[in-house]
Amino acid sequence: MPETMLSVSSKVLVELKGITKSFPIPKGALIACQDINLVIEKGRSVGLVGESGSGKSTVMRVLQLLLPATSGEVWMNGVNVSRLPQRRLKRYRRNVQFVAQDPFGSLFPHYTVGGNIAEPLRIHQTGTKSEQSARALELMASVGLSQDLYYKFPHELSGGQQQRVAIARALALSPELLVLDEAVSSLDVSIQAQILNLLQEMKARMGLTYAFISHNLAAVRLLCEDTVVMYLGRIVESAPSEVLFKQPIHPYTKSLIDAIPAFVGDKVKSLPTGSLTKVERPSPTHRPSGCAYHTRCPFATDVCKVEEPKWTEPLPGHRVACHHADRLK
Ligand SMILES: Nc1ncnc2c1ncn2[C@@H]1O[C@H](COP(=O)(O)OP(=O)(O)OP(=O)(O)O)[C@@H](O)[C@H]1O
Repeated sequence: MPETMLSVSSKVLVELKGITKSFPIPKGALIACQDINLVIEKGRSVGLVGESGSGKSTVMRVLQLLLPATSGEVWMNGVNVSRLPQRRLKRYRRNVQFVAQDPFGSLFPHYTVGGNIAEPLRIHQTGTKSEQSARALELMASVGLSQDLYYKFPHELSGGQQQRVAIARALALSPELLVLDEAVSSLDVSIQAQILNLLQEMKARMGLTYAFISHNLAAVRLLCEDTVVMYLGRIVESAPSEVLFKQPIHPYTKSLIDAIPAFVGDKVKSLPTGSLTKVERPSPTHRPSGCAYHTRCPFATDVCKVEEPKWTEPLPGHRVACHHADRLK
């Protein structure tokens, strides 16, 4: 029975069971993520954090069935969707929608705003043409876009407006899960705040659940009920966000949280001081033995170099893989 991150209940929307994904490389295989067990409950958005290359996007691409897992299963609403033939995946694909980092790149440049938003309705043959247009207008209103923009083209919009169009399009088929991969990071800081506020407000209004990948931990804390921390392809800690940000246990999580700049007004008060800045990140092709974080961890002892840490659950729902969890909590 695999270890499962976060508590499992009847409200489970998506579950990843033991997902491993490796890519062939000239000298063997690169394991982008390994033995990922993750539960996303309805109405409990999950934030996936970790440095670049830790495997967050790979996990989410497997979740969306855009990449086949090397091993493991993806379940949604109690069905093992990784075993379904393509023709039976239509419902899953409708139900899990994606918002990318670069809104302009993700929109069709030769389609109007209305055309872009209505595109999924056309593909899934949902409603008549006029019903699709009416739905596009309704979605524009729900993401705060003025109806005057309906016939504009993406290049005529600001970055924030483009991202609102991308979000409206992702919502067209009323998905239950929205995967957001760095969905605000390419925008100006003030626009990021507006889009984050919109996402937060839509969550409450539409009962949406997000799987949110971000380097912006403050945004994860704001939007996500649960947070999962990845390091070199593995989950190292997961907990309700309120708990994780107040009482992180894994030294890696602590470093990530330390690295959030503190602001006073719009001025940075303190610069990152975490150990992450001091030691180079190992490559996933040369994964360190034992606890992979030991090469950078200020608390590492001999056992960390040779033995993989086991999962412990210091508090219900707060799980961590660290040999020294007891003394670090
Ligand atoms: N198609 C691929 N072929 C080979 N290696 C890949 C492929 N896709 C991802 N990788 C590798 O897998 C590892 C995990 O990548 P991934 O993009 O999932 O990380 P990430 O945490 O999402 O990073 P970022 O925050 O930069 O997006 C990286 O070492 C990456 O180079």
